[in-house]
Amino acid sequence: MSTPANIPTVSNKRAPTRGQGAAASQPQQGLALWKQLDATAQCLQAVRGGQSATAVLEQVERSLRPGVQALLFQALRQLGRAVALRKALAPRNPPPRVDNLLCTALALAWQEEGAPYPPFTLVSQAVEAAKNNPAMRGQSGFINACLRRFLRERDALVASTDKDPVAQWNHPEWWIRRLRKDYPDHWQQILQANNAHAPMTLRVNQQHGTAQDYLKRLADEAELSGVLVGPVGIELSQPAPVSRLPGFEAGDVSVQDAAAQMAAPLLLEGLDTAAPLQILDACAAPGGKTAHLLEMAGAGSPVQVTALEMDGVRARRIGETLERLHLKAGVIVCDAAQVEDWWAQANGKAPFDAILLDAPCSASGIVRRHPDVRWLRRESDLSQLARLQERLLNALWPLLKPGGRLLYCTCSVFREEGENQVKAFLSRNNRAQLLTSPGHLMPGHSAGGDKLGQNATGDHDGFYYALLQKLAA
Ligand SMILES: C[S@@+](CC[C@H](N)C(=O)[O-])C[C@H]1O[C@@H](n2cnc3c(N)ncnc32)[C@H](O)[C@@H]1O
Repeated sequence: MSTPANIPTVSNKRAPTRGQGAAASQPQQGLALWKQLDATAQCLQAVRGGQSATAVLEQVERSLRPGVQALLFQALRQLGRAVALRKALAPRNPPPRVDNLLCTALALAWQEEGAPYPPFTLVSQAVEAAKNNPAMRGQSGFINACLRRFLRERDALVASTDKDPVAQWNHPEWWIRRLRKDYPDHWQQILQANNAHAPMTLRVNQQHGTAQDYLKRLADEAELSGVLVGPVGIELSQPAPVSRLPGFEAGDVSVQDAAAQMAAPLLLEGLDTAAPLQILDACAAPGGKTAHLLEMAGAGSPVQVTALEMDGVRARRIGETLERLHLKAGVIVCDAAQVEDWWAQANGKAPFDAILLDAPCSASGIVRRHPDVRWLRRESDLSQLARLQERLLNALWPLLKPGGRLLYCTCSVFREEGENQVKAFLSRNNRAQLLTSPGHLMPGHSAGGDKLGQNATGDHDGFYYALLQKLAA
């Protein structure tokens, strides 16, 4: 495709900031920016209408997708500010198509530093997008007037929105209120961390080699660098497509956040993996933690893992994960809480030595990677999710052997899905004992300093871990 000389293309783009997306945010030569802004605005409209960014991006023309993903993620990280600015510029709600183009341009342009293109370029290209779209052509003069005023009066307009907490923190009001209540001393840091870019972290398959050796392979074979995080993790200095990772297809390495890499060691620590242990991974797709458990157990180990997953489509991803890593588990598509449906098939109704319950949750700990999550969730989702977590805990606990351990975790930072859930469980079960556990881990650096286990830099997702042991009757 040829591009007219006066239309900026992604090759004019500023250098991406640290950690910006993986392969998906690489510049796309020769693609007109207005087209990408138009597609980004359409995606933003769909996300604000309740669809996940992942699903929406799948519908974007393949050639536009990487650039649109980078722009959409940035727009979602600045959506609170953009909506406040749009209201200041146009107090009466414009049609959704126009609103979302304005919000896209404002989200990307309001901060000079960090804008993917110079603000005047974003403005002129947003106007171009309106002129080229029959659904908005008639409004292009209005869009032009709003955005030119924004360029002229930017500082005053931004200052006028500063008192609005949604504009200031780019999270919904209820989310900010919850975090303030849960973490009176740290809520601002958590919100700030949520708007940063997450690093790309690898888990080295310890069956194939050490993390130290893989770090060297990264440098020698792929010109990539990183630092060791935890016993088998490597945080890359820059994200890279998995196709660039040496031995990825052969199962030498997987992509997994540093906090998620804590699950398998926490559950297995102190267990004899040379014995024929029965382990249940109750909510398993896409299988990251299932695979880590099996990698730790080792080749030829008699440990058996049953992986349950309610969503049949997601369950297929467990199979793909295990196949690439040459690992085996019994995968069953079922509702883990409906024990009678799967227990006999899993292990003939024998009790389990260890259970991993990586429960469905708000995903409030991974908003750095999924910036749409904060705008998709409703406050009422939290109590519904907490009830689901409680149902799963209650259903699975009786299946644990006396002396066995259950690791409860969520990628949530809200206490309702972590500490409060476990406190309530302990108060109902006098045979449950809380072992030394990490508790709530915050996104970015862990509250306790820079360390997350051995060698860790602590730049991880938000997570909650509670390790429970069943006392003898
Ligand atoms: C947090 S994800 C699990 C991530 C996984 N442990 C990993 O490390 O790759 C939670 C999963 O639980 C599944 N799920 C939700 N409710 C379930 C239920 N009642 N029974 C089984 N799986 C369930 C969801 O479909 C989702 O795939």
